[in-house]
Amino acid sequence: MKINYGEIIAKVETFDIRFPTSLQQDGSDAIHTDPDYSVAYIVITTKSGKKGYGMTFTLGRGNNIVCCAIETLKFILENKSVDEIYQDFGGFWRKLTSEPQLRWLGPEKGVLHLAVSALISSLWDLWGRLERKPVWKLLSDMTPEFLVSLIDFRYCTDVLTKDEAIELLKKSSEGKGKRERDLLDSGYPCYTTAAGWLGYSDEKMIELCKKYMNKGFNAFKIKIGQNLESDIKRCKLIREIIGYDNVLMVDSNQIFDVQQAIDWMTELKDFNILWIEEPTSPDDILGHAKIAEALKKYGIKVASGEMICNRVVFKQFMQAKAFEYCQVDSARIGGVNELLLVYLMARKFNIKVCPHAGGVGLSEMIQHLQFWDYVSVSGTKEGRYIEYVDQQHEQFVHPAIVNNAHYFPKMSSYGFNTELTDDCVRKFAYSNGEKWQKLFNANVFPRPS
Ligand SMILES: C[C@H](O)[C@@H](O)CC(=O)C(=O)O
Ligand SMILES: [Mg+2]
Repeated sequence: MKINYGEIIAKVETFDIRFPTSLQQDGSDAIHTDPDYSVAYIVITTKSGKKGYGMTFTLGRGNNIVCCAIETLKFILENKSVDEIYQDFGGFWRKLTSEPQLRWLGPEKGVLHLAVSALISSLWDLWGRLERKPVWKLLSDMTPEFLVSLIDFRYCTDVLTKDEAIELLKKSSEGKGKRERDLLDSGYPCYTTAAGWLGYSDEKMIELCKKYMNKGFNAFKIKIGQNLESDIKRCKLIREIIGYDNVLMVDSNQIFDVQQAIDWMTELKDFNILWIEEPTSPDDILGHAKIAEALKKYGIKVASGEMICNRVVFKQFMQAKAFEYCQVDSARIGGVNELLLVYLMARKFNIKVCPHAGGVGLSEMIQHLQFWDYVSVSGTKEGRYIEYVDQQHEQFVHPAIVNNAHYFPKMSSYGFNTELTDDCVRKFAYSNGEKWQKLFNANVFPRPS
């Protein structure tokens, strides 16, 4: 691929953007009971004025910490030639994740990796804009050899080598054109979590289920895990509304011990549940495997990934058959470069990727990887969905497009769909944004000291 843009990164700016979603209990689950959906938002500007936008998703108070980490890491991008970055993006990614003093805080996990993810997404957004392509198309048009050069395979070569990855991509290249046309015409299926937040009343859940059924959705996820009696009641209620032809998933957001997850799900076995998501700690690979094995007889599968911290842990989940559905998140691991490897390993292990998108900007970003996967890697949409929640899409200059329960790519949205509107930044920047000032003045939220 020809890389000759002649751009130098002049500055990297960071913004702490928060939305007061806890007021309506939007996004609430068994563990995150008052989430204020937030993004650590980055704007990179080149010396000639070209821009790239990046972000990672967090909740409220945690956002400030990620913004500080980005500020500390950004020196690696500033004054750097973008040609040098893109010519050896795999090497640059390793440099960013292996910074000799900061690495001690991870490595490749937690706050630091969230910061890496935001920085990397801004570089992909800039690249797409420079190439005048959406990122999924930029990826799909790369040769297997070039694409694989973007990935740091360290710690994963025991399951997938560069050469194997190239072979795998070559094998999948047959029919790419046809799949690309199909994607543009028919889109990519999604399910919704928007009706099932734990803090919603039964009435609200029912009303929202009906709304999303009318919009064409046939797969619904609800939150469980605080009270078994209430979970049974909600499963009954939702099945009365959606019937047994539609798909139901449940998500417990890591609340259970291993045996508790098995026992709890056994009580819900008659509701024909496709998956139990995050039944226990995201670090407990063998615990997940035990739950998966125990629930097999009820046809309940295990899904996990939104808090799996990096490619190494994904690798082990796959090796241990600890999940059937891989729910990688666009902004928790180290951005597109690391995501590519997770998708390639999933292809090798024949595991379905149904990515996490319950947050801000996660739909906008992950759709690119899922589109690329369909066109260039797995070659199928069978049994796969992208998550969809109706949250803050209006804050984006190019929001994800969802019609009739399908995501649709738009060829003219160049980059990674990560640019927020100026209006959004003005209103929701924490703590000086207009919206926050109003909430402090009305004593709805305490003014930070
Ligand atoms: C705190 C978030 O809303 C979380 O509950 C999202 C999630 O688990 C999902 O979308 O899945
Ligand atoms: Mg979840």
